[in-house]
Amino acid sequence: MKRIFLIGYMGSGKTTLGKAFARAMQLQFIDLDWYIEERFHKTVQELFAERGENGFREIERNMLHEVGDFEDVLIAAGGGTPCFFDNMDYMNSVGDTVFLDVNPEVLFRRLKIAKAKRPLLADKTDDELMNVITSALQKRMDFYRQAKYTFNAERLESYEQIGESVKKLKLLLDK
Ligand SMILES: Nc1ncnc2c1ncn2[C@@H]1O[C@H](COP(=O)(O)OP(=O)(O)O)[C@@H](O)[C@H]1O
Ligand SMILES: O=C(O)C1=C[C@@H](OP(=O)(O)O)[C@@H](O)[C@H](O)C1
Ligand SMILES: [Mg+2]
Repeated sequence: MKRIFLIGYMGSGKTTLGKAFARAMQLQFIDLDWYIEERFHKTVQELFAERGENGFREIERNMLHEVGDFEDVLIAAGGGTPCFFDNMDYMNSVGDTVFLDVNPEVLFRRLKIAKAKRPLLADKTDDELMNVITSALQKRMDFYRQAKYTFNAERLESYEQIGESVKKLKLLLDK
């Protein structure tokens, strides 16, 4: 039985790599944000707006425990998931955890064009975005580092690169 969690900052590739990796490994793919959106019939932005970040984090923890019971799954967590409650310990206790490590410049380049659906970034200017990324990474790194594996996910910009990254991730987890 396999249960793998991908963790890492927004834009690190949890959804992109997770989807491709799950397909290659014949695992069910669950993106925690999408799971929440389906269960609540609301987008992540709507949940943040209606319940605040604290309300979202409560839901996120509850849904994490729901999907953490599933078997033969790859779960793409949200960027903040490991950093609240005992979520990181929980993921480590029920599965394998992989931290997708991506440097701030690459995150910035990705998030600049993909910030709109992310309530913590949506209204930021370029300068603010870089500051938010670097200061959040400082705070979150202690949690991300608790993952059982660390994987460099800086090469995800094309179909070919995603395929190569899938192969490398498989080698890492088979070790
Ligand atoms: N089909 C694609 N082609 C090129 N780049 C992509 C594609 N899909 C995702 N990416 C890049 O990978 C980044 C990672 O996004 P995503 O997987 O949503 O990260 P996360 O789930 O960790 O927040 C995207 O912001 C984008 O730059
Ligand atoms: O880092 C965070 O606090 C968040 C990351 C998002 O997921 P992605 O990392 O998949 O963008 C989503 O859960 C929410 O916008 C909050
Ligand atoms: Mg995602």
